Formats: sequence, C-alpha cells, structure tokens
Amino acid sequence: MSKILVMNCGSSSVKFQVLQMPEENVLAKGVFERIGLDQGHYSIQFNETEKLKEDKNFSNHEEAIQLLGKKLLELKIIESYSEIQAVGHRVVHGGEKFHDAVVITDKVIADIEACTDLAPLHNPANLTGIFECQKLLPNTPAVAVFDTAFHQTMPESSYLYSLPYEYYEKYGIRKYGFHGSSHKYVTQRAAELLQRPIEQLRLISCHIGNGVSIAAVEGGKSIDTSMGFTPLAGVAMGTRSGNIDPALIPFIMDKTGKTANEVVFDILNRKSGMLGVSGISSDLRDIEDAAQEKIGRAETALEIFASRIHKYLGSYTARMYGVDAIIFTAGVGENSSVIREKVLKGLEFMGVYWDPALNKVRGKEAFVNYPHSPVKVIVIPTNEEVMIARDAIRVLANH
Ligand SMILES: Nc1ncnc2c1ncn2[C@@H]1O[C@H](COP(=O)(O)OP(=O)(O)O)[C@@H](O)[C@H]1O
Ligand SMILES: CC(=O)OP(=O)(O)O
Ligand SMILES: [Mg+2]
Repeated sequence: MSKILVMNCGSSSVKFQVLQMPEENVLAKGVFERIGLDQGHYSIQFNETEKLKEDKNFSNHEEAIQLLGKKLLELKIIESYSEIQAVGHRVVHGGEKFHDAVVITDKVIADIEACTDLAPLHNPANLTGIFECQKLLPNTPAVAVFDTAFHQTMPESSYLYSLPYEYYEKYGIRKYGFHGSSHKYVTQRAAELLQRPIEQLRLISCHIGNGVSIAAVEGGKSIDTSMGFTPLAGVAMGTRSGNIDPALIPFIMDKTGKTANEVVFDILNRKSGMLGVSGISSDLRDIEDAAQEKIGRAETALEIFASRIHKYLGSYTARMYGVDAIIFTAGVGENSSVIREKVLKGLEFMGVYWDPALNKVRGKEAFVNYPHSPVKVIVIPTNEEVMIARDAIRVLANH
C-alpha cells in the first residue's frame, strides 16, 4: 500500500491527485485553472466530502504548485511530506528517447529538457512540476509518464510524414501524438461501459481541452491521432492553430519580419486558435458567453473549432472502416453540449443518432446516443492521473 502524488501540468492548468495504490482510492484531487489568465481559480476535494474553492490568479505553474504544496499539509491531506511514497508526473513530449514511463534521474531530466523545443507550452510546465516536487520531496522516487507512449503502436503509414525518408532516420521527424494517458483511459473505460472486449472495438476518442487531439483506437491500440511531431498539429485549439498550409510560415515571416521560431512559438502556438480568431479569449467558456451575446467573431471561432473535429470523425471512421463508439473527454468534451452538438451534427449518415436531451450532460459518464444508434456516443471524464499512478507503481516495482 502506498500513497502516490500525481502531477498533471497542462498548458493552462495544474491538476493533481493523491491516490492510495494499488486500491486506487482517491484521497484528494484538485485543479488550478486559467494559469497565466485573469479570473484564475482552484479547487481541492479531500476527506471524501470536503471541498475548498477559491478565486486566485496564478501568473505561472510554479505559483500554483507551491500553493498546492502548502494546502496538502494545511488541509491535512497528509501529515507530512514523508507519507508520499512516490510522485508520478505527466510529461507531454518523450520524443525518440522514451517509449514508456521511466524513473526520473538527472539524465532523464536532461532528456526531457532536450524535447522542450518540441512541446514549448508543455515540457517547461512539466519540468516545473518535477523541480517543485523535488524541493518538497527531495528523497521520494518520481516517475515520468509520457503523453507520447500510448501512440507508439501507430503503424508506419500513420506516423511517417510524406517527407524525404532520411529526415525520419536522421532527425526523428515523425508523428508522435499526445494526450496518450487520456486516450488510453477513456477507451478502456468505454469498453467497460459498452460491456465488450476492447480487442473488438473501433473507437474514436476526442480529447477536447485547451489542447485538443483526436485518436483512432482499434482493438485498444492507437492507430492514428491528430497531433503530430508536436502538440501544435491537428485541429484548432485554445491558442494553437492546428494544421495550416506550411507555406504560410515563410509568408508570415516575410510580411511581419518575425523569425521562424517567433512565428511557430508566439503566433501559431500562443496567439492562434480560438483566441486568434475571436480576439476575445482562449477559454471556451468565455467564447460561448461571447457567442451568446453575439460579440465579435466568437461564433465563427466556435464553428472553426468544432468543424475541424467533426471532419476528423469522418476521416477516422474511414480509416477504421467503421466506428463503434465516439468518446468525448477533457474540459470541453466533458462539459460543453454546444461543442458536442456542432461536432456530431448531421452524422446520421454514418450511423450516429444522438439525443439532444441526453447531450445536456456535464462532467459525468453518460451515453448521449439514442438506444437504437449503431454508433454509440459516450461522455467520459478523463482520468490521466490514475493512469499515471498505475504506470508509476508498475515502473517502480520493476526498478
Ligand atoms: N463547464 C464548462 N463548460 C465549457 N467549457 C469548459 C467547462 N469547464 C472547462 N471548460 C473548458 O475546458 C478547457 C480546459 O480544458 P482542460 O482539459 O482542463 O485543459 P488543459 O488540461 O489542456 O489545461 C477550457 O477551454 C475551458 O473553457
Ligand atoms: C498535449 C496537450 O496539448 O496537452 P494540454 O491539453 O494539457 O495542453
Ligand atoms: Mg489537459
């Protein structure tokens, strides 16, 4: 029996859980949201029924994690840090180096740092999580669990770009894919809810948060996904452009005098997506409110956001010669009936019959299809943290 702290530093949030393993009892969990934005807030659930909620702005991930460290003791979630026997960290980009979770060493940290260029919004936040926890728990073993690991099963025809092959050999240029712990959790959970062996299922998992990725999961294995070499690719996101014509990069450089790095890091990663189109916010709640009041281009931003996901449903259904269930997860996928409605609209032609009344659901597991629908549609709150905890104890047991 051991207590594990799981840290999930996303691009706009810090999520954590304290779990009793292997029972998977959740002793506490919480989220620090809108990091780097105004109207920040956090909430922590503990002691089974208690909940702390507070408005507080966080200028960066470090501030949020330091507060978490204090609250763990203040709320008596633990009596002392020595009770925590291991820490599991979500790390977004494992590049070529990591195919599975690993115990964190100085060498592992250096290798994660080396992947920072490939996930500029994420690996630095993940490293902040690792360093802050090392300060609090200097002698506690820690494990890095990579978003890229679940997608290692993709076939060559999915992960190779149609580029000169030597770039793959020389530089590791390929599709890696992200949100792996989430896609793995929700697809396994979908098989349980469908009461069918996962080996027989063709699933499309839509992880729609601040970052968005769609995965085609056949027989429990990822066979394709919308993100690519970096988490910039695929559909439009909160601040990320998703796929664009690559010729736009030198064109924008020419017009604006920016360097290639500035265009990719500052414009395509941070100032595009819903924020770029609407000029209002990267946060879907703000965009939904603005669209209701018909402010600016909020409605257009919603349409762009949803229509790109909608098209992936068609694409991955073709890819798997059919689909048994479509899954919605993460902040938007779990909560926004507006986005799910736009994504699912008109898909009756491929056997998707969904019930607008059931689709009103927020933040809990639910089927939203009509019972007779050949393709099921399921909302499943993700649980990246439990997958990270499972990987952490597996890796430590073999260590
Ligand atoms: N109740 C809600 N209704 C609509 N959107 C929501 C709701 N709760 C969260 N979201 C959206 O989810 C997104 C954040 O998702 P999340 O999965 O927490 O992101 P990340 O892990 O990438 O930081 C934000 O765009 C936020 O507006
Ligand atoms: C990989 C990725 O985009 O993660 P997040 O959704 O946490 O930003
Ligand atoms: Mg996330």
